[in-house]
Parts: sequence; structure tokens; C-alpha cells
Amino acid sequence: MSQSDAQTTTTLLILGASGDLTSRLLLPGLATLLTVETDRRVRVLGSDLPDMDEDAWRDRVREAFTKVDAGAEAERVLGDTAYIAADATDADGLQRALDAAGDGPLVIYCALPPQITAKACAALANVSLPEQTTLALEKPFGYDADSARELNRTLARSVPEERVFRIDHFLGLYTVLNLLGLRFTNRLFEPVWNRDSIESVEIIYDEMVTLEGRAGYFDHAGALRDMIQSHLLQVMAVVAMDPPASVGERDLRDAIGQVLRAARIVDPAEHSRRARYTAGSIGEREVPDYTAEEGVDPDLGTETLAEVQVDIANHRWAGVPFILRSGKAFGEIRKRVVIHFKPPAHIPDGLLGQDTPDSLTIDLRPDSFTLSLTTNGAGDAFTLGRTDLTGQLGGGQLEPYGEVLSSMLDANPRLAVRGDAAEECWRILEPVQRAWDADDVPLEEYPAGSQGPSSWPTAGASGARQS
Ligand SMILES: NC(=O)C1=CN([C@@H]2O[C@H](COP(=O)(O)OP(=O)(O)OC[C@H]3O[C@@H](n4cnc5c(N)ncnc54)[C@H](OP(=O)(O)O)[C@@H]3O)[C@@H](O)[C@H]2O)C=CC1
Ligand SMILES: O=C1O[C@H](COP(=O)(O)O)[C@@H](O)[C@H](O)[C@H]1O
Repeated sequence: MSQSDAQTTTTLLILGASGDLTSRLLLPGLATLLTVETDRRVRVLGSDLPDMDEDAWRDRVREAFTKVDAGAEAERVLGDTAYIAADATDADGLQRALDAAGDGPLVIYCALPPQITAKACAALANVSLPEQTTLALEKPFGYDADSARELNRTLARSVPEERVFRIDHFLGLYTVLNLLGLRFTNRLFEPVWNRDSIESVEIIYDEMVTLEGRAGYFDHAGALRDMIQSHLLQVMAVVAMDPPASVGERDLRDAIGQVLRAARIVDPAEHSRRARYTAGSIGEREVPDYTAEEGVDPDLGTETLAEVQVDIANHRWAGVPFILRSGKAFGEIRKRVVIHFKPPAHIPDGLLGQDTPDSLTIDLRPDSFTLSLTTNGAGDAFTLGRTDLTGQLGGGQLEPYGEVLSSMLDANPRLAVRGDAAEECWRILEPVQRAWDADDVPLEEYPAGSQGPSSWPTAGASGARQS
């Protein structure tokens, strides 16, 4: 941060201040950020419906800052915070919150349920915003391509595109950002990062968590919308994009937009799978059947595990399947990108015993990588084996929400999803959603605590499935 930036206070106005995201991710992310970037000055305001009050809000802020041991920062933020009871869909209520924010740089953070966010954005379009206002919106951005387009049009009535921060916290993941350095600064990788050398790519995010009290949201979203539409397509874009001229917002987001525009799911009935967990146990924890979870409507047929094969129709990637998969209630966490290289064109006669092609695994959480190479094995020098070169990536100072907030408070949208990219992500998955709605793809089952349906290859440990 420059000296002048250090002296500027940005107001962060959180709409949805009493929600789960605010207390579990946003405030802790901010607390960590302020302990790392100690020159930064942020005034935090909370706003929610009248069933919360100033004391309850202050308790939340205190709790989040105490958890990360924020010391002096906690006192400063608490000394300057306020709570405004207001309906975020109502222009008068919003105006009161804006009056409390005053002049100067402002971030309005919509930590609201998605349908309320859309209404709040419509209301904001009728309110006069300070010139330096950034609008931050949580995922999901709309619920299909049409609604995303409509929301983009609404937002454009309030602020320019560079001031819209569509949040995808995976873009703040240390390992995802590390892909930029790994790919574009190592002579070793970029020349082979294409269809000539790569057989397939897997992007996997299998979690042990289940609904964690979020059935009201998840049951209407499902794994496809919750994880693949947003996070995994963004990760895919960073893995697959052409080298940008710079990591400035325009170059970076142009490169991401370009690769998403080329992405498609060619045959959704063949190239997608879905499943739902049944009763089981994850470690010591007994997990009920998904349909027996509180707040779930069994008739919705929601999937808790989704997999799609994306094809990227461009010179670099034609013919290389990108498998994107995410599931809940797994017995083991697997959160990784796996690059499967092609076998060599010819292995010299006489070198024996190894036919597994090389691979590069980038573990998203915890941060590490493994380059699996063919070498001569122990013993006979002409008999080949595998060597795994493993490295820790070191981890960032900030959790993803802290990283994203840092960029947002600087009004630098390079870690935000641009409007066109948000629409593209819906466009890519719409054929799948249609095929699923038409029941062209069966809803399979897997016991909680397993690694998915037994007929599916083990995530992250396989080659891509055959198309
Ligand atoms: N929670 C999470 O782990 C994650 C959430 N997200 C996204 O973040 C957003 C918020 O999610 P989450 O915090 O879980 O949701 P919650 O329902 O927990 O929080 C939303 C908050 O908004 C309040 N609210 C509802 N209507 C209005 C209104 N008209 N005016 C003002 N406040 C209102 C709610 O109040 P009340 O409860 O009284 O209705 C509630 O406090 C969603 O878009 C979600 O998809 C993204 C990633 C992770
Ligand atoms: O946005 C979401 O992300 C989490 C996974 O991200 P993590 O940072 O918590 O690992 C996912 O569990 C949740 O369903 C989804 O809404």
C-alpha cells in the first residue's frame, strides 16, 4: 500500500450483518487482513433486519477479532463501528445506511440471500451512491444466464463494471494464485501446457462437510451450482488460460473470459454425472440420508456430488477433457488439480517396467504439489519406476476471504469475477441442468463417508474417464 492509501479510511458496509457468512468467513477474514496489513484503515458498518441490534452486532465483531487475536485492531474497529437496522431491499433503508457511511471510499458488501441481493441491487439503482463506491456481491450471481444478464444490467445502473466485485473466494486461494507463478514463470511447464503433452485435467473438490445448517440454500442449489458453476470453473480458467500480458485486472480477466468463452459441455447426457449421499458415517460422525436432513425437500432431487467433462474448443486444448467434480459427505478430503501428461512418443527398447504417465498434482488445501516422474527404480538401472517430487507451497498470509477483501478494499477488481465471465459460467452449465431436469442422467447414490459411488473412479487418483 502507498502512503496515501494508508491514510485513507474505507467504509465497509455489510448488508446481511447477522448472517452465517458474515460471522464465519467475512469478519474473521477482515480481522486477519487488518492484523497483516496494519496500515490499512477500515471502518466497518453492519446492517440487517431489525431483529438484530447494535449490541449483538458489536458482539459478533468482537468475537471474530478475538478469534484471530487481533488485539489493537479489534479495539480500533469496535471503537468506530455502528449498526443500522434496515431492509436492504428498501431504498429508504439503504439511504439511512449510506448516510451513516458518510463520504469517502465505500464498499457495500451484499452478504444476503441471493434473491434478496437481486432486490437490494435494484433498490440501490434508485439511490445516489458516493462516487467511490464498490458493490460486492456473494455467489451465486443469479440462478441462470438470463438472471445473471439481468443482474449485470441492474448493477450497471449503479456503478461501472470495474467497481463491481463478484466474489469467488477460490480466486483468493493461495494455491490458485500460485498457478500464475507456477505456469508462467517456469520454463519447464508452459511449453508443455497444451494438447500436445497433456492427456486430461482433473479439478476436484471433495469435502467431508455435509450441509452444516445450510439446507435452505444448498437444497435449491445442489453441487453443480454451488461449486462447479462458480468456483471450479474459475479454477479451470486459471489452469487453462493463455498467458496474460500482466496480472493487472484487465489482462487477467480478459484471459479468464477468453477461455470460458471457448468452454462447453459437448454431450451433457454422456459428460455429466450426479449423485446424492445416503446414510453413513464420516469418522465418528453418523450422517443421516440426505433426504432426512432438516430443511431438505426430497422432491427436489438435489445432488450432493456433481461431475462434468468440459471441453475447451481452442488451439491449446482441443480434445483435452477437463473433469470438474465436487461432492459433500466424503470419507476423505480431496481438493486438487491433477494434470495428467501424455505418455512419451517412444520408450527406448530395453527400458522396462513402467507405463504410468507423469502427472502434476496441485493440492488446493493444504497447499502442496507433487510432480510424479518416471525414473529408474531402485536396483536394476534399466527397470523404470516412479519418483514423486513433493513440495509445500508455503501457504499465504491470508485466508481466501482476506485476500479477496484486500483487493476489494483497494478497489482493484482483479480477483473479482467479471460480468461476462459470470454469464459464461451459467451458459456452460445450462445444457447439463437441462439434461438433469429431463432425467437424462440418473441420480446415483453413495454412502456418506465413502469416496462417491463405487462405479465412479476414485477422485484425483485416476485418469479422466473415457468419453
Ligand atoms: N455461509 C457460507 O458459508 C457461504 C455463503 N455464501 C453466500 O453468502 C450469502 C449469504 O449467505 P449466508 O450468510 O449463509 O446466509 P444467511 O441467511 O445466514 O444470512 C443472510 C442474512 O441476510 C439477512 N436478510 C434477509 N433479508 C434481508 C433484507 N431484506 N434486508 C436485510 N437483511 C436481510 C438475513 O436475516 P434473517 O436471518 O433475519 O432472514 C440474514 O441475517 C449468500 O449469497 C451465500 O450464497 C458464499 C459462500 C459461503
Ligand atoms: O462457497 C462454498 O465453498 C465451500 C468450500 O470452500 P471452502 O473455502 O470452505 O473450502 C463449500 O463448502 C460451500 O458449499 C460453498 O457454498
